[in-house]
Amino acid sequence: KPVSIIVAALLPSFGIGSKGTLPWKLRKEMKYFRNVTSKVSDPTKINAVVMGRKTWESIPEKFRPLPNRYNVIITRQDLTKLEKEVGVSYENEINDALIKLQKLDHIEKIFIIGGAEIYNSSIITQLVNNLLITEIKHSKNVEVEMDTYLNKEYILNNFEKRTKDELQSFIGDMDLGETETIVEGDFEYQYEFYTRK
Ligand SMILES: NC(=O)C1=CN([C@@H]2O[C@H](COP(=O)(O)OP(=O)(O)OC[C@H]3O[C@@H](n4cnc5c(N)ncnc54)[C@H](OP(=O)(O)O)[C@@H]3O)[C@@H](O)[C@H]2O)C=CC1
Ligand SMILES: CCc1nc(N)nc(N)c1C#CCc1cc(OC)cc(-c2ccc3c(c2)OCO3)c1
Repeated sequence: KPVSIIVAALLPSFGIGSKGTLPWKLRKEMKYFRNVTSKVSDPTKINAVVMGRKTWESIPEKFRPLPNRYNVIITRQDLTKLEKEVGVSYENEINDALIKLQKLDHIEKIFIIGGAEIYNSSIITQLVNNLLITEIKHSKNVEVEMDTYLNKEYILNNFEKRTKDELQSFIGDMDLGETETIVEGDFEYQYEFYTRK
């Protein structure tokens, strides 16, 4: 089963967050995230989304757990003492979570959906082979405040960008829109696909 990181990052710094939330509000990008993480080719299966506890808490309550996906939260808290939310499973170790998900027959794809701690500790394991990075540029030279970043050096040294056709075949028949670049507000972005060198 493929394990993919899916993330939206501002170039060139690969910044991804600010003060516990996203530094931007990009409607079409949110739709892409929902469609890519929800789409299955086998209708009897479901995809898993794996996230850190802080990212879970940053999702508005009315929108969590993310629907039509198996939500997994990674935390160091004592699971026996945690009052658990309905429809969510909890793990103390990322690797254990990924290995358990590999064994579940009804899981089709596994997506790591954030945040920085979870991205940067999972990417250095051989368990992650695909990166779905929405590469964002701000069209004007506005300053975007950020405090969390992807490990840019590790990505560029260990992964390489694939073609749009390869992205299309990975995500299945989903309309990516004609133009490469999408413009929303002060931002312009492209959907990119990287695999391990
Ligand atoms: N641009 C994008 O695409 C995305 C951006 N983000 C942004 O990322 C930021 C959040 O990232 P970050 O602050 O790094 O937080 P995370 O979402 O990565 O969550 C961190 C928490 O996860 C748990 N955790 C982390 N590593 C481990 C481990 N190895 N074992 C067990 N538990 C672990 C801990 O939970 P505990 O404290 O409970 O023990 C830790 O406090 C926000 O700004 C958010 O908006 C998030 C998703 C996507
Ligand atoms: C949607 C942003 C995104 N894009 C990409 N390409 N990859 C990702 N991993 C993510 C993400 C994420 C987690 C997240 C963080 C968040 O911080 C505030 C909010 C949401 C979120 C998830 C679903 C929502 C919603 C917000 O509002 C409407 O429904 C979801």
